Amino acid sequence: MRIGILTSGGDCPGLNAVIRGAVLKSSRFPGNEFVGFKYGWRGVVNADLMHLDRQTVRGLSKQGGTILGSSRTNPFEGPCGGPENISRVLKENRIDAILAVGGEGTLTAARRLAEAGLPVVGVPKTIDNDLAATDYSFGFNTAVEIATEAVDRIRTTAESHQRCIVVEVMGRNAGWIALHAGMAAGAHAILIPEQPRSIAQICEWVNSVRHRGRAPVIVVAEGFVLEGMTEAHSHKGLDAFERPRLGGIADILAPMIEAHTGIESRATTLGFAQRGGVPSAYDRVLATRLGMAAVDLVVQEQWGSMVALRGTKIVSVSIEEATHKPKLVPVQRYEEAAFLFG
Ligand SMILES: Nc1ncnc2c1ncn2[C@@H]1O[C@H](COP(=O)(O)OP(=O)(O)OP(=O)(O)O)[C@@H](O)[C@H]1O
Ligand SMILES: O=P(O)(O)OC[C@H]1O[C@](O)(CO)[C@@H](O)[C@@H]1O
Ligand SMILES: [Mg+2]
Repeated sequence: MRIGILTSGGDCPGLNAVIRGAVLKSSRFPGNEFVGFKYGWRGVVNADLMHLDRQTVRGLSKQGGTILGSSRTNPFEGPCGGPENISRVLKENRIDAILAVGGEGTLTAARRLAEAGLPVVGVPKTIDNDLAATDYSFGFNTAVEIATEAVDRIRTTAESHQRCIVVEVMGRNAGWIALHAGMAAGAHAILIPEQPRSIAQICEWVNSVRHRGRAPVIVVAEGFVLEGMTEAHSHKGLDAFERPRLGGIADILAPMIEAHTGIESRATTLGFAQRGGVPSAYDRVLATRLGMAAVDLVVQEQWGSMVALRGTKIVSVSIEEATHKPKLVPVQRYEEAAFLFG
């Protein structure tokens, strides 16, 4: 079998470990060959390929980013897009299956292609951890470790200057990174997209921290909305899929907090530092296992399915199950964390 793998959507620590796991697993099946599509679906529609073998993936599991590159190209658009064109590309390049590694957008595209009869299997990826059908996605653990270390560091400078610091982390629709990093680092409030809060409530937490003689540290996810805001703050234009690029809510909140409480308040946005660099050991293991298991699904011709983590097991689920709605932070998890706020 000749298998083509692609990485699409925002990059994520562990993508290279998936590629290595998949290539090493398939090299155990006689007659198997691997190629990489460069820059996500763009490489599929343009037939932009690179050869992958044991040699190419040597030492790859600890490497950040993706050796294949990524993009937000829509495989259904453009003169070379659509199932018929892609089917022709596969035939011309003797490719028997596509292994698509990506988030909900990439996997939705994979599902639609599988429904159109193409041989596609998915691997879930997102640092935001908001994909349903998998308990955790690789990249999340690394992002939480990075954000936790950053908040720990920010706390000492906040204490030295008796400032309030608002730390912004990633999380477009779901506040998993904020919830976990905020709880791990002992943030005095955590603000997530699923739970709008008023500035009055935030300032109540900030004041109560100050009254105890501490410097308030708040963790906010980029997708958080204040009560009364109709959508998440965005001032950076649109991405390739015409969605607002988020980011900057911490810069909105810090001056509001200062105006309401009189406490000097600053903002720090962690941004892409959460997505770059070496994956944690946990993510290397998870990504490697998912990559290996995805090859099994290809060999079994389970088109339209996806590998997922359930408890400690890697299982097969339908891509439909993973993409029909996002995995948001349940209200109970937020209330549990909120017990520690202020
Ligand atoms: N419903 C859809 N049908 C076809 N293509 C889609 C669909 N939704 C998204 N895509 C394509 O897949 C690309 C990747 O999706 P997206 O940008 O959401 O990244 P992702 O895989 O979800 O990863 P991330 O976690 O970064 O969001 C999009 O830019 C778009 O071109
Ligand atoms: O700036 P980019 O690369 O489009 O990605 C930003 C988005 O990707 C994510 O990191 C992962 O989906 C989101 O939290 C964030 O909104
Ligand atoms: Mg997406």
